[in-house]
Amino acid sequence: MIELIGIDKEYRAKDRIVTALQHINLTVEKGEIFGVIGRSGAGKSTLLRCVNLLERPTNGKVLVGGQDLTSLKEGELQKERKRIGMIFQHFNLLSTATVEQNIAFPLKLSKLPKKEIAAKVASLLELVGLSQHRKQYPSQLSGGQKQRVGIARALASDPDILLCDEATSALDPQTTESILELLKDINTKLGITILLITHEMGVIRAICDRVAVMDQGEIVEVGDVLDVFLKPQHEVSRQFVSEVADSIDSSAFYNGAGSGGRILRIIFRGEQTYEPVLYETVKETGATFAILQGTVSRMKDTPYGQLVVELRGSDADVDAVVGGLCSRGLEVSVLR
Ligand SMILES: Nc1ncnc2c1ncn2[C@@H]1O[C@H](COP(=O)(O)OP(=O)(O)OP(=O)(O)O)[C@@H](O)[C@H]1O
Repeated sequence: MIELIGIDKEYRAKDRIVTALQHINLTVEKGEIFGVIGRSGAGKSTLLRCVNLLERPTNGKVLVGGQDLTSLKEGELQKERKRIGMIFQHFNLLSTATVEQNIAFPLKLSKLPKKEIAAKVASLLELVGLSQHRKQYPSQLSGGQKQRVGIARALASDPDILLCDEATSALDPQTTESILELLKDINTKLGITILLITHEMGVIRAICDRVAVMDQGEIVEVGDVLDVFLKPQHEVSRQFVSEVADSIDSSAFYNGAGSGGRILRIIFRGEQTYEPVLYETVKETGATFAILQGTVSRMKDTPYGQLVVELRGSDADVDAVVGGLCSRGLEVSVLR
């Protein structure tokens, strides 16, 4: 759906050149929710703005639905941009217009008949849960409600893609959750591909299918969210993962723990998370185990669990447990 091929972006500041993006190659599939995470200045906004060419890349191509946007003339580009909606951290609403006027704005520009505009606005208001607020002005709304207006306005031109620029960064945790739920809903109901940028791993975990981690203008890791979360490969990814409360990622922590047995980290995915797999495996041997740390959670809609256990018993029994867990499809790593 979205292909960024060999993208570099340089900004010319007064006395120097800032390289905001380099060697970016990224594909976002149709219908997925794709997250880009990185620290401030990593290049996330620039990357997002390159997708609809609000920023023109210095090098490289941007393909949307197979169409090379970088090769289009301004008029053709305007047309293609209608397929790409965008929402912003600070909502960017017209303060002198009501909720319904804000949503109708892009429709008026496209010169749709009044009746059609009214019907479309009504259905968008319902979708984002703001029908009762249609006559209010942005100053009368909460942050979450303002973002709902932003989302409705972005959806007015029936886009295939929604770009989200730190859409929940100005919101409290509860409102963030409700906006993320709304985005997930929109993705499922309307099949819209969502590309979002954030500096919060919690946002990625709540709704994304895949994630790219950015550092200093480059993508340093890409993968399924669960894979990156459970086995981050890059130091920056590890830092983001460690910020989420229930992450387990410190082998050093277990040195000196327990009674000298073998310490394993076991990863459960999907429905297996709720099965007594460990108990069933250990019971077939003479080994015993002590749980040192554990967590069960959800990544978008997928349950997963992590357990750190110390296995006690003969080498043969302990080997049998490790082999048994692996053959049942669990991921096992020996921490000590
Ligand atoms: N218009 C501009 N002119 C010059 N430099 C810029 C411009 N926009 C961004 N930059 C620089 O490009 C780099 C990447 O910025 P960008 O805003 O894309 O990062 P970001 O990851 O989105 O950060 P943040 O979360 O703080 O917005 C930074 O060094 C930034 O200072």
